[in-house]
Order: sequence, then C-alpha cells, then structure tokens
Amino acid sequence: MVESGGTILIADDQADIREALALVLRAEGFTTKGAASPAEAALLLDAGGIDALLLDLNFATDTTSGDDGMRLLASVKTIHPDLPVVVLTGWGSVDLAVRALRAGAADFLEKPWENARLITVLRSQLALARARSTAASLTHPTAQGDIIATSAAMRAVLTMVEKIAPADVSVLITGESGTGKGLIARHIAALSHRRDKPFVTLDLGAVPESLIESELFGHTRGAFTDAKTDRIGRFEIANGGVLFLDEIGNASLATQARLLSVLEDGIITRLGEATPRRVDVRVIAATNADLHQLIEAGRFRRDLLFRLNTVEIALPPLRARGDDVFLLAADCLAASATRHGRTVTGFAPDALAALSNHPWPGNVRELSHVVERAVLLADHDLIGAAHLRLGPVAAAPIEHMTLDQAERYLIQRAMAEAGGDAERAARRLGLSRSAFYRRLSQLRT
Ligand SMILES: Nc1ncnc2c1ncn2[C@@H]1O[C@H](COP(=O)(O)OP(=O)(O)OP(=O)(O)O)[C@@H](O)[C@H]1O
Repeated sequence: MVESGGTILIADDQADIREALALVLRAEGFTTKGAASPAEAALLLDAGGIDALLLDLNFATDTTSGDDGMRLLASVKTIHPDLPVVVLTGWGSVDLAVRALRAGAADFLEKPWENARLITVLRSQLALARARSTAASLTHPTAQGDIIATSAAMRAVLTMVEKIAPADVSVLITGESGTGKGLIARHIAALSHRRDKPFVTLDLGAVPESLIESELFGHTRGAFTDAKTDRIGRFEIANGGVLFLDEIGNASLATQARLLSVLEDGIITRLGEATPRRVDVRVIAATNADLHQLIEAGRFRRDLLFRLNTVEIALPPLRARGDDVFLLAADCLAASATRHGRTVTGFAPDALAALSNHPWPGNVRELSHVVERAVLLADHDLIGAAHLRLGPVAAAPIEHMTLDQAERYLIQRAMAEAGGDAERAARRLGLSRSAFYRRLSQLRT
C-alpha cells in the first residue's frame, strides 16, 4: 500500500474528466497533474516527478480509434519503460484495452470508471513500481534481452533453454531472487514459435487474493459486488502467446486448483459467466521458493507442480557463476556511466576482489544496484572497493556461526535480497514487520 500517495499525471483532453479524476485521487492522498494533449503530457513526463500515468486512449473526443493515446503510450514506454501507465478506454472497447496491454500498459479501466477500482489499480501499480525501483530499476539495459552467460553453469542453462524453447511445454524456472528468471522466461518465449505473440506476466505475490481469479480469468459485469464492467483476464490476453506466472509459490490453494484445471483442459471461464472459452497459452512459471518443501507443508499441490515442471530450469546463484560477475559488473558500469554522464571506466583491483568475494544474496539485481551506486560515488575513473559498499561478508558458513552472528547475517542477507525493502525482507524471514524492525534496530546499535 502507498502511504504517501504519489504523483499521477492525468492525460485526457476533456477538462471535466481530468477534474473528476483529480478530485477522486486527491481525496485519496495522491498528487495530480493534468495534461490536455499528448505533447503536454510528454513535456510534463520529461520534467520528472511523475509516479504513474493515467492515460485516456481516446484523446480526441470524436475518435474512438485510440491512435493518439496509443502513440503516446508507445513513446512513453520507450522513454520511461518503468513508469506504470494505466489506460482509460471507452466502455466495451476491450480490443483497444488489449492492444494497450500488449504495448506495455500496466492495466486498464473502462469509462465510466469505478472509483474504488481506480484507486486499487493505481495503488497496486505504484506499490509494484516502488518495489521494483528499490530493487530493480537500477538494472542495466540488458533487461531487454542480452543475457550475459559465459560460466559453465550458465552456458548449460542456455543450452537447455535453446533445446526446450521451441517445444510447446510448460517450464518451471527456479532460482534465488534476482537470478534472471524473468529474463530467461522472455528468452524462452523469444526462441519459440510464439515469439510474435503476447508475453503476459502475472506476479502471484503482488496481487491481492481477492482479485486473483478475476486477474487470471476475467469477470463479467455484476460477477461480484465491485465488478461494474466486464474485464478480460490474463489468460485471454495471453491467448496464442505465453503467460509468465511469477512467484507461483505464493498462489493460494484455491488459485492452484483453478490453475490446475486450466492447465489440464485449456478452458477458462470468466467469473460470473457460464460460457467456457478455450485458450491456447504456454505457461512459464517461476519461483524462488522450494516447491517440494511447500508440498511437504501442505501448501502446494503436487499435481500442479507436475503440470508446471515438464521442464525445470534451475538458475544458479551469481556466486556460482565464476567470472560472469565481472562481465555483468562491467556491462552495468558502462550502462550506468552513460546514463549518468560519468567518465568512470573500470574497477580497481581491490574492487574486483570485493566483487568476486561477495556472496551476492540478491544476485544480478543486487550487483547492478551496487555498481550503479558505485558509479555515482566514484571520484576517479576507477571504482574502488570502498565505492561498492559491500558491507560485511559472512566470514564462516552459517553452521559455524554463533546464534547472534547467524541472525545478523540472515537479516542482512534478507535485506539485500529484498533490495532494502524491509517489509519484503520481514516476509522472507517469516517475521511480522514490527518484530523485524525490532531486530533490525538491535543490529544497528
Ligand atoms: N545473465 C544476465 N545477463 C544480463 N542481465 C541479467 C542476467 N541475469 C539477470 N539479469 C538482470 O538482472 C535483473 C533481475 O533479473 P530478473 O528480474 O529476471 O530476476 P528474477 O530471478 O526474475 O527476480 P525475482 O525472483 O525477484 O522476480 C534484470 O534486470 C535482468 O535483466
């Protein structure tokens, strides 16, 4: 949840709609800005300080094609790829909404919008973007597809990926947080015959349980109290393409049962509707949890695991990838230096040693975060170990630590893995937020 709101840019050519949206959003603690034309929206976005864009796809009131809005969406996603864009479409223009989602919109609302849903959608998109930016927005442009993998462990992964990508089978990608599961999922899609079809992601850890069924399968108007309009689900959006189910270990048993049945017969039913619809979707799932352990604990269905893991790809942690760490670091250094207009050119020997000794609990994401910060801190051409600020490294395997040392280590590791997000770190350790903060503050004294 977003406590302090965020700044929403409302792009709509109708002043009354801008005003109505602004009123609702301000009452909920958001700050708003308005743009009456795509050009004005582009200027305000360039000026910075915008956390999300609420974009009416039908800019000119006399058109319904949505072309102006789609053009703006395309340019926004190129220049600000991480900015969440929620689009507004006319009622019933599901095709336009689907086009927008495929072009990178985070979500859509149909006019007349429903205030409660407007707020929920914006809050969850902002929370997601925030979580990503604490941990991931500092990642380098290779996010677009260049996979750095020269170590034997990663070469074996890529060979396997090349073999299985063209076969239309379910894939389960496992690996610690930040090891590149999302990247590999996209790579598999890109190497398959579905490459020109939609690649749709749903993070099962990020959607509230009450919305998950409708996110996956869609709903019809009136299906439940808040369902004021029809809504298409991710399975239908992904039809013909790939659905990437991230954090599958977080799916509730009820969701697991629904997923299993869709995977078995390829048929979905929108909530509130009787008509079954056939979908042709390749599912790629990912998890950083140990699903076998979850099965033992009665929290994951064995039969679902068997449906998902026709092929299982285990991504090695960064610390097991040998010299890849240097190549990834160098790549990130070059990208960050360009982005920030810095003349940093490389790493000093002590920095290289630190890079290779650090255990990288947050893996590639942590590495790019650390290197980008170092680029900003460096005062010479070379990054030194001090600029990396890698902090204490576990001196001994955990079995040889005292309880205090182990606690300190696990807390630091969880924080690093969560990219500094204390709430996520607390969840990872199975602690309540307050219990986690208590331990964290003890650790700092
Ligand atoms: N081998 C690699 N080469 C280049 N970039 C990589 C590589 N592996 C990961 N990355 C980058 O690191 C970042 C984290 O990767 P990604 O989001 O795919 O990880 P993940 O395992 O899905 O994380 P999480 O479990 O937190 O969802 C991304 O920006 C990704 O592009």
